[in-house]
Amino acid sequence: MISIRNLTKQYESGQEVLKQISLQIDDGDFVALLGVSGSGKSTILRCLTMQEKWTKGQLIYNGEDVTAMNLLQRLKLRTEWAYLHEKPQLNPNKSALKNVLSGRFFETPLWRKIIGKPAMDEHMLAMDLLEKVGMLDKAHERVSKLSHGEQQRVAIAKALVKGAKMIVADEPVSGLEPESAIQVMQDLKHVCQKQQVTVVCSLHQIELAERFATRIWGLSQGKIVVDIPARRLTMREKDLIF
Ligand SMILES: Nc1ncnc2c1ncn2[C@@H]1O[C@H](COP(=O)(O)OP(=O)(O)OP(=O)(O)O)[C@@H](O)[C@H]1O
Repeated sequence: MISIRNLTKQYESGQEVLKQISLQIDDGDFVALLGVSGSGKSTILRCLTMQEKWTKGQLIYNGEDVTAMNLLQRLKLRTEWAYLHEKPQLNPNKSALKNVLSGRFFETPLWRKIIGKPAMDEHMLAMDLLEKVGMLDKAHERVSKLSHGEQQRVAIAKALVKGAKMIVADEPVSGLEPESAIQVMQDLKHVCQKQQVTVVCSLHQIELAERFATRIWGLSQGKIVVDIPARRLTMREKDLIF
């Protein structure tokens, strides 16, 4: 379980983007974060993964205060979550499989890195995960030859191979055709349900949030204005967010 307590974020420019936000994420939740452009969605997600310094507040992860941890403790904890960018962060010149395996960089012994041959069990795991995101047939395809949506699905498999318990995704379906967007959302939903991975993602599309998430957060002017179990939003809730 994760608790965000009184998160306030002020950038050096003086702009207070997040104002005393308190939220809770239960294990296995699929949270969709909605808000207009510039409302602070990416800032919340970066704070949640400690990529951004908190001005005030506490992040409690399974009973431990992450905001009070030293750098080493935080680095250790960072293996528990993965961050998916709007544009998948993959090596375009390597195959989908090699990209997924690179997610195990820190667990792979140096000699294996040098000879470039993964252990059999790691290979099987990566192939298994590629199958789960419907990319098994493209495992040996170079990433540069994959579509944006396919790359995002490879990025999900890479997040899982490192054993992430939470995937935080910043607009993972931005710029995708509706069909690809649905596939990526289905993959995230699938890993959330079958792999017990918690998912938090920002979205612009209300209908995707309503269809795939278990919880919806709405952000407006630095505050959470909606925090509900996922369902169709009322006109009032939409007005509050947008
Ligand atoms: N590093 C930064 N330094 C100063 N201000 C920033 C920084 N990053 C973001 N901001 C400001 O914080 C506000 C929120 O930005 P953020 O990127 O979190 O919004 P967003 O809701 O994710 O937007 P979008 O939907 O367009 O991606 C914006 O006004 C932005 O200009």
